[in-house]
Amino acid sequence: MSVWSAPGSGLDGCSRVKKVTIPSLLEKKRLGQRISAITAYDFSSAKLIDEAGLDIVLVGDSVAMVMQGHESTLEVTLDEMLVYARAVRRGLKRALLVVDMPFGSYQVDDADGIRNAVRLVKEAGAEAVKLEGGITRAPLIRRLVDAEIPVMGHVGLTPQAVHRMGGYKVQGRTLAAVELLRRDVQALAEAGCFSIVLEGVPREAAAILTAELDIPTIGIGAGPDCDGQILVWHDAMNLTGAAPARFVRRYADAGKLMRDGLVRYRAEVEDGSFPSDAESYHMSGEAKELLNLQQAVAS
Ligand SMILES: Nc1nc(=O)c2c([nH]1)NC[C@@H]1CN(c3ccc(C(=O)N[C@@H](CCC(=O)O)C(=O)O)cc3)CN21
Ligand SMILES: CC(C)C(=O)C(=O)O
Ligand SMILES: [Mg+2]
Repeated sequence: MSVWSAPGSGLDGCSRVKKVTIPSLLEKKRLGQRISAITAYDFSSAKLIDEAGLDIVLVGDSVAMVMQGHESTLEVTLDEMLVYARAVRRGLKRALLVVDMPFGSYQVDDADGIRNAVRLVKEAGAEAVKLEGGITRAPLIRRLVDAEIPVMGHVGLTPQAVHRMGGYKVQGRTLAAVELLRRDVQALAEAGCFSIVLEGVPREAAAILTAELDIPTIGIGAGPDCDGQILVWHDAMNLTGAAPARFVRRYADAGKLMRDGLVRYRAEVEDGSFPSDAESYHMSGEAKELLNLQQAVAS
């Protein structure tokens, strides 16, 4: 029995919990083992993900779209991210918690970016933060890493740049664009990122960048040659309703399960078959007898 499975040695009394850490993720890349990641925005989903043994849980700024119903990720605030991240934190024992820095929380100046990243660590228990952008973010990332805050980079299709890109468009289709991506990921690695998300880039480009980096790449719409993969929870579980992008695979049809359940619930409320007697509370036998007597007298 290893120290990790000895009763009482686990986190919060749970045995066989070997915490995912930044060094353990770097080791995975070195050993050629792939890294699994998914987004989460609440306690119950986070708990399911942790129990399923995924490596990384990201509280993504995609929360603005899938949880809040906004048209883009630009609207969610740092204070809102903190609320979601704290809920997710309570659901995790093993997975590494990464939290997205939302739009506006690191673009004003570096001091502001550091203050806001510190809040994600201190107030939500983030083990790392993620921010979008390439070489222009390198100075801030260096300062965050100096402040002991691990940083995950994010290049390619960066949703916070939706207006500059003119939509959610695949990036790096031309050789010139791949050269820019290469320059960006090298700058991020040199600045001290422990990992980089490659989003919406051709698989050939992602394969080259992944081979050139010592730190793991986590792909979304970046093909199978990244060191890991990430999906948005609502996409993977089919909770969106909308037609999925090309890179999405449905791992469950929770949307259908929920819709069917709701239709049946409504029908059973309307026809009176819910709740049953067994789903109801009862008075004590003595009280019921007295009640019957009272009713007999009254009638
Ligand atoms: N539910 C959800 N899933 C995501 O993966 C996600 C979000 N929301 N919100 C933030 C960003 C936006 N993302 C998106 C959104 C749309 C496409 C899309 O429509 N892509 C086109 C390809 C366009 C091209 O060829 O340039 C596609 O057909 O897949 C891609 C990424 C990824 N992120
Ligand atoms: C899709 C991942 C990489 C993300 O940034 C998000 O969910 O916000
Ligand atoms: Mg994001």
